[in-house]
Amino acid sequence: MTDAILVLNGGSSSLKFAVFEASAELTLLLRGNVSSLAKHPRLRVEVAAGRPAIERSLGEGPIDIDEAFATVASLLGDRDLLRSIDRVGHRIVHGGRDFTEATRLDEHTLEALRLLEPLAPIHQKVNLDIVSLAAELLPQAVQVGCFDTAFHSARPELAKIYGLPRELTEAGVVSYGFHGLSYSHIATKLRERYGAGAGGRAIVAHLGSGASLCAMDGGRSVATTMGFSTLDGLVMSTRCGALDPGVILHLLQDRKLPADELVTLLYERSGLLGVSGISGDMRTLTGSHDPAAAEAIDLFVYRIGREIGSLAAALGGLDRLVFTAGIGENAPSIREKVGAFAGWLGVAIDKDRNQRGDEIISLAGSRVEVLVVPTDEERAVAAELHRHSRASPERAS
Ligand SMILES: Nc1ncnc2c1ncn2[C@@H]1O[C@H](COP(=O)(O)OP(=O)(O)O)[C@@H](O)[C@H]1O
Ligand SMILES: CC(=O)OP(=O)(O)O
Ligand SMILES: [Mg+2]
Repeated sequence: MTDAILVLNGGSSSLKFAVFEASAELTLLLRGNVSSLAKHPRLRVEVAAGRPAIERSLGEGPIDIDEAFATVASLLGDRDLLRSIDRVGHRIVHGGRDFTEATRLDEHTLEALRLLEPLAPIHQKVNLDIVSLAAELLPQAVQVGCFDTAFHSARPELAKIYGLPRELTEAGVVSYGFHGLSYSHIATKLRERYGAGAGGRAIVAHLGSGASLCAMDGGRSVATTMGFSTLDGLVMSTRCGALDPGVILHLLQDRKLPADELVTLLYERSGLLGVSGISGDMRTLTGSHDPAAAEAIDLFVYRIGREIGSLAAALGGLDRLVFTAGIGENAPSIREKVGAFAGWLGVAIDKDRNQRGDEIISLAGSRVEVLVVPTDEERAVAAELHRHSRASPERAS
């Protein structure tokens, strides 16, 4: 059997996995996810290598990441894939200042990455726990990390620094940006479609559980809404998004909120969940008639609309708007509302194309072309491993 690359993408509520043949085409051999770890976990396996799709319940839950990983491991065993995997690529959310390309994960690099856990509390630890589990399961395979922050590392300095004393900037208190593997995949798709110019000045809206926007010029990130941590920018499923730092001071000083409760409040009890009081899941909110659900959706859209204006300013104009990730790919009503908000920029969405979820959903006369492009973080990781192992075989292969 040919060598294969296993990609693992672990989050707070899911573990996504994919196996690719280690060739230039990166043929997909298997793909799936274990989702809703907290309640009613499910295993979903997509059609791959001629086998039918599977979807099954894993009980009432909750299950932890070890159990989710064991489910994936037994599936890989059943499909006789374990022996052929010689590299495991991990999506690691935070790479800090030092990790800006695919990097072999060993004692030394893992120790440095652990220091970043407080900057991505609902992601980084899970990501690193998965590295240990994968190393135990596949001792023969090399473990390689690919970072959400890397795609944004070449942004102009002004897009990265905060108005803080210089010593803090020098200590790394700067904007890093996230969802970079998703943006890298979209940039590849734009390059395939428009060539090296990658469609000019584009804003990509990654709207999933975590959500951010990226301003790309010629397929490169020039600005993004997430910053130092995964809290910044848009209102998300359970995260607050951009907040006046005075609110944090008030909670700490006047309300005497302990730091760990503050972390839970801002990362897990805010956003769509906090505003609606119902759910952080957009599908639930779009299906609800409760006015609080409508207000949460309106706030989600309002903040996206305002940030589109800000990123269009950073780009000096706008040629393309791209929707991606769970909400961006599957919720026409949200795309329609965002499109209407950005009408002043020359965005005009075609109702029928939008309902069908066509690749291009703008009207023929729209000054800004609007697209829906499915993201694929797992393929972005596999592509990075493949590129990197050819460029420097001693580091990533
Ligand atoms: N048809 C749909 N309508 C509205 N929202 C949807 C739909 N399908 C998926 N979503 C939303 O997409 C979000 C999850 O996106 P996803 O990119 O899978 O997130 P993550 O990878 O961060 O867990 C959830 O809020 C979910 O409700
Ligand atoms: C960085 C981040 O927020 O990731 P996710 O959307 O997968 O939660
Ligand atoms: Mg995601």
